[in-house]
Amino acid sequence: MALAGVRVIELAGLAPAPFCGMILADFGAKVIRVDRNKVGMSLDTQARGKRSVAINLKAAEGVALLRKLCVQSDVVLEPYRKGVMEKLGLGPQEMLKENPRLIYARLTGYGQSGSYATAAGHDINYLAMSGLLSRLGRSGEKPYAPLNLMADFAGGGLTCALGIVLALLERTTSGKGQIIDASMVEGAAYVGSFAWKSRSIGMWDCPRGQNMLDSGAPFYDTYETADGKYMAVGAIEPQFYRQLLTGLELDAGELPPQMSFTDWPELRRIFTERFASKTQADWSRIFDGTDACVTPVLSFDQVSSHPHNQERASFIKDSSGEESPRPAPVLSRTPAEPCLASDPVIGEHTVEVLTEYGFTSADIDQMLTAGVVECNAVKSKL
Ligand SMILES: C[C@H](CCC[C@@H](C)[C@H]1CC[C@H]2[C@@H]3[C@H](O)C[C@@H]4C[C@H](O)CC[C@]4(C)[C@H]3C[C@H](O)[C@]12C)C(=O)SCCNC(=O)CCNC(=O)[C@H](O)C(C)(C)COP(=O)(O)OP(=O)(O)OC[C@H]1O[C@@H](n2cnc3c(N)ncnc32)[C@H](O)[C@@H]1OP(=O)(O)O
Repeated sequence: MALAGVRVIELAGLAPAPFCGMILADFGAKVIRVDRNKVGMSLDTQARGKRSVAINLKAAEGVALLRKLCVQSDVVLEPYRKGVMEKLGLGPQEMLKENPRLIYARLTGYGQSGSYATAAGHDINYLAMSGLLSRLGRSGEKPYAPLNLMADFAGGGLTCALGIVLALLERTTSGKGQIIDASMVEGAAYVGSFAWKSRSIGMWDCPRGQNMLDSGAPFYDTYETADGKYMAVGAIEPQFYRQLLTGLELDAGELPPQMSFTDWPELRRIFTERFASKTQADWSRIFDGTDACVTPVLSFDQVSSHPHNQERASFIKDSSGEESPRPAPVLSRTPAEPCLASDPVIGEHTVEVLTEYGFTSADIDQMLTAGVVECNAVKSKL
C-alpha cells in the first residue's frame, strides 16, 4: 500500500482527526491511537485499521512515554486546543528537535494563530467562519449546514491528510519533517474555492438558494416521487436538459426557456408535478442509460445494492457486517486495503505496541501497575 512503513501517532479526538488517521491507515500507514485511561468505551467511529494504546498524560511518566513513541514515529496527529501539547512539553518545537524528520500535524478549528485560536468550536462554527455557510440553504430559509461534512471532514480530516502526504513526499528529498497547521476554517474555505472564485462569472449574484447550483434552478434540484422517495436532477447543459424533458415527456416548445430565471418557479412546479406521478424505480428505469443527468437519491440501505455500486464494489462490509464506503480514490498498483477486523477497544494494543517500540516487559509491567498505561482485552460480542 502507498503508505506502508509510515508510523503515525494519533492523539484521540472527536471526528476530524480520527477521519484523517483512518485515511492514513486505509492506505497502509501503521496508526496508533493514543487514548485516555479509564474510559469505558471509545466514541471513535473512524477507527478502522488503527491500534489503541491507553496512556495517562496527566502523569509525567505517561508524557515521557508518549515522547518516546513520537520520537520513533513519522507523523504525530494532534486534535487539541492550541497550547495543550505545549503544556505537556510535547509541542512541535521540542519534538522536532528530538526527531527532525517528524511531521507534526495540528488539526484545529481556527488554526494556531489569530484571536480565535484558543476558542472551542465545532464544524458549524468553522463553516460559518469560512463564508461558505452563508451560501448554503434554500431560498427564504436560514443557512443550513450539510451534516458536519464540510469543515470536520472535507476541510479538516481530508485536507490534513493531504498535508501529511505532501510533507512525507517532501521529506524524501529534504530529509526534514515539518509542522502542519490545519485550520478547518481555512480547509473548508479552500474546498469552497469554486464558490469563491466563480463569483467573477456571476455564479452567485442572486441571494442564497436562488442561483443555478444552490437549488435555485429547477434543473439542478431534487424531486419527490410517488412513493415518497426522491430523484436528483443535474441537467445543466442544453443537450442534457433536452434529455430530461424527453424523459419527463415534456415538450420544450410549451415550456419557458431553460435559462429564464424569472420562469424558474413555474418550471419547478411543472417538474414537481411530473416527478410526483411515478415511483423512484419507474423514473430510474426511464432515465437509466440516458444522459439526462437524473439519478435516484439512494438511501444508505439502497446504496450498496445499486448495480453500479455493486459492479465497482464501492461499499465494503467489516467482520461484524457493518457496511461503509470503500477508501477512495482507487490506486491501480497500490490500492488501499481497508482492515475488516473490528475497531480496537481502548488500550487493546498497549502491550503489543510498547513492545514494538522497544519497551521491555519489566518496563511495561511497571507502567501498568502504576496506572500510567492500561491494557484492555477485547470483550466477546455475544
Ligand atoms: C460536530 C463535531 C463533533 C461530533 C462528535 C460527536 C460524535 C460527539 C461529541 C460529543 C459526544 C457526546 C458526548 O460525549 C456525551 C455523550 C457521551 C456518551 O458516552 C455517548 C453519547 C454522548 C451524547 C456523545 C455522543 C457523540 O459521541 C458526541 C455527540 C465536530 O465539530 S468535532 C470538531 C471539534 N473541534 C476540534 O476538534 C478543533 C480542535 N479541538 C478543540 O478545539 C478542542 O479539543 C475541543 C474540541 C473544543 C474540545 O475542547 P476540550 O476543552 O474538551 O479539550 P482540549 O482543550 O483540546 O484539551 C484536551 C485535554 O485533554 C487532555 N488529554 C488528552 N489526552 C489525554 C490522555 N490520554 N490522558 C489524560 N489527559 C488527556 C489534555 O491534556 C487536555 O487537558 P487540559 O485541558 O488540562 O490541558
